[in-house]
Amino acid sequence: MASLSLNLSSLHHTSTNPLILRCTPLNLRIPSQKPFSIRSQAAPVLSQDDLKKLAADKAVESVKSGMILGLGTGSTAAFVVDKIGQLLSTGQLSNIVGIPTSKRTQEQAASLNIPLTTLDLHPRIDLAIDGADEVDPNLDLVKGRGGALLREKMVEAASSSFIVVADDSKLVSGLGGSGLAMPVEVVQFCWKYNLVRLQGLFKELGCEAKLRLVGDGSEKPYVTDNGNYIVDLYFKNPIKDGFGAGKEISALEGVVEHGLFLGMATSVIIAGKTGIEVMTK
Ligand SMILES: O=C(CO)[C@H](O)[C@H](O)COP(=O)(O)O
Repeated sequence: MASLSLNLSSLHHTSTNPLILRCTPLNLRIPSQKPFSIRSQAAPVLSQDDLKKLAADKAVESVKSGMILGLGTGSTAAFVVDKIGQLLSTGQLSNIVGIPTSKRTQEQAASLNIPLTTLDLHPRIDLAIDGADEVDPNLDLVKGRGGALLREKMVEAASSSFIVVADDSKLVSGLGGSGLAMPVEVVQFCWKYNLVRLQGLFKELGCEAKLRLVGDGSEKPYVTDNGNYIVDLYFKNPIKDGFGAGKEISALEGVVEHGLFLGMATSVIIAGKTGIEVMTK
């Protein structure tokens, strides 16, 4: 929290000089008196990261000792993993086993000494917590802008509960409506063939399909943890029938998975400037 600091020994007041206040950050101190501070009464301005952390902390309240957890991927999910690591290290949680949805999350969890396992060994997960790119009023989602959609979908589909954590910028009235990418993971073999077919599926929605590259200005394709490419679909208009769209995408040979997560979230925790909203089906 910001505090204003005044060093009153530096006040100069003469008949000719105006009163000069010199302010230095922190430690407001009057010589030979107890330190005190003046705190701003204005509501703190929360950054997007603050909001993500608020949502993450709220979701972690649902984590109980002994659970098998699906650990999501992305900047919001990273706050969840941090918090779980912290609660384990202080003994407030114990006997947790996590199943990470990406190599990134695996590394983060390992660095926090969160015990890890696999779906092979634990095919039923108690609770998964993950971020999302879009959340619609039915709690249907677009996920995978972080590139981890395949493992996320496998882990979250195997979870009894799936809590989504997001800031309010992720709310949309219809999926595909943010104008940002809806990812589709495809095999590398003849990716262009599938890019053209994907774009063709959604011609009437003004869809533009682009191969995801490693970074701006790069010509190197982004490769997922599973060794595949990603074709990002950009829609001018929202998708009307998500289930129909998902079926059509999945029917294309060479498509591995798509970023429509429909009917999967059991609740969504949205943090906004006015507080936290928990949406449940
Ligand atoms: O689906 C994802 C990764 O594949 C992420 O959960 C999604 O992209 C949201 O990320 P962030 O919390 O960084 O906004």
